[in-house]
Amino acid sequence: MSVETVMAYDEALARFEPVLGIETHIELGTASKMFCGCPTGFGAEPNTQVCPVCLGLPGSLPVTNRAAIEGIVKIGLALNCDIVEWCRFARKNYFYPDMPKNFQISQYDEPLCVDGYLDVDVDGETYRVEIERVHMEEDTGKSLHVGGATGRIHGAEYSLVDYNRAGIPLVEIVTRPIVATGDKAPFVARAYATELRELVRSLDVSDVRMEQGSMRCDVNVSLMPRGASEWGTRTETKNVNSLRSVERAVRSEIERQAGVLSDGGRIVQETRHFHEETGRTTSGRSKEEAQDYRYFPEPDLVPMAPSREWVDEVRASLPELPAARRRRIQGEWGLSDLELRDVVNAGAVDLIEATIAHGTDATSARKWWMNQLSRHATEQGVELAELPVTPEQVARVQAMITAGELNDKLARSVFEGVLAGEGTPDEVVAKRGLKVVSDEGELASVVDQVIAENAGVADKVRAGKVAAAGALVGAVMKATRGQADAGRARELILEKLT
Ligand SMILES: Nc1ncnc2c1ncn2[C@@H]1O[C@H](COP(=O)(O)OP(=O)(O)OP(=O)(O)O)[C@@H](O)[C@H]1O
Ligand SMILES: [Mg+2]
Ligand SMILES: [Mg+2]
Repeated sequence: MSVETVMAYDEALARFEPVLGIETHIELGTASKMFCGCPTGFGAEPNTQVCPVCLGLPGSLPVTNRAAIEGIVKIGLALNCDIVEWCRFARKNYFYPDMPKNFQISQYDEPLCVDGYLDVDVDGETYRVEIERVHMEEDTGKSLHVGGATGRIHGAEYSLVDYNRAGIPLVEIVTRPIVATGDKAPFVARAYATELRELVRSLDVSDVRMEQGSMRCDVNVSLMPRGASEWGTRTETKNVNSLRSVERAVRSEIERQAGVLSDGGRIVQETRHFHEETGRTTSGRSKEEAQDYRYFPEPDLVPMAPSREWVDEVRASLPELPAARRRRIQGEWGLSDLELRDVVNAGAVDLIEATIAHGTDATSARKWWMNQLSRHATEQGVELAELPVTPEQVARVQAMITAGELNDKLARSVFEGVLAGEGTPDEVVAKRGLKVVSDEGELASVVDQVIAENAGVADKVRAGKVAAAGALVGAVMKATRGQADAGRARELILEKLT
């Protein structure tokens, strides 16, 4: 294999304009497969979720899964697509061991959803990614290559095939070429994948887990010299199974293709594989002689003709979509763009919203989730939602603060206890003996004691230097291990000295 020179990113972008295209496969979370009744659960014993239909045994007949069609129509509508009035499935013929039937039921020139778009934000700018098509197909099985030299997939000693995944409903979402992104191309690609994942997740039709393969992106990239009008040849990078990898794959292909082109080489239309460890892509299968899939209309299935009434019903059933929801909470919670982005990136929106639903004001709810709890989640390397604390508990702690039973410092201690598994907020308060000392008699005697012990400071306050009272409040807080009501302590001190 010849060594390719890679051009530095900035130089590559100064000389070439990138064009992107993203194909995304999403496995729908239906209970049964696309054309048979087999279950779809992830992680079952290999080849235990199969039947004659998904194994393609002679004489078996597929039947379309209605829930899957509803799922894809939801995705299409959420992406602002038109839902066609009539379309068919098509057979895509090719031979690969992970495909038991030797053909895949897909859609070819008659996709179910067409002409949509998804707006994405990068650094405060909005890019409209146009969607060419959203079509329905079925997933393939999975090959496991065993033995042989490391890294030599096809040099393996033998391969095992698991057909549990074969026939799971798969939606393919294809963008039109994305142009004019300039040096933002990798970020636009990532923002698109992120937004698409959020969108599909909000529809509750897939768990869209990239690490488990229920969402997979193929990233197409080509370069053309700046000022040119004709697009270059694209490569298609597979295996991109995290949002970060989408960004890195685009960047890496821009750097590699720029290097090849500047050396007088040409880009070969091929699939490439992305490697997490190196952040680079390597050559896969050439697509120069476009593979002949011998597509033809699937003879064993009736065409799909979704009625307009049904499509309208599905449209009416759509939940609030992520972009609209972000706009709404930004207004309701009074957030700046930056604060909104932080809340979204922290995965805190649902948690804050649920906390508010339990009676907490937006500012306090956001404060707890975004400060102490976010820090703790980061330290533990877990998602915020995975912490052993519920929105209801956060609301309870805030209610105790509002009632004057806790101050912020004590509340932090309550959360520490809850996170450490010491029980509910009320249990932690009881066990740790946490409560604001607001009993007037008790507080007054502490104040007297502090004044006696700090006669010099007390004299200054008596002489009119009110600012000096802060030191006395501090002493009161120290004497009560942070449990005094600081505001009331200050009032008492000033009453006694002035
Ligand atoms: N010159 C180009 N540079 C970058 N992207 C391109 C270019 N031309 C087309 N694309 C994009 O590449 C993607 C091609 O996906 P599409 O599913 O249409 O075809 P495919 O990859 O050949 O087929 P398959 O689904 O079998 O992989 C689309 O997102 C398209 O917008
Ligand atoms: Mg495709
Ligand atoms: Mg493709």
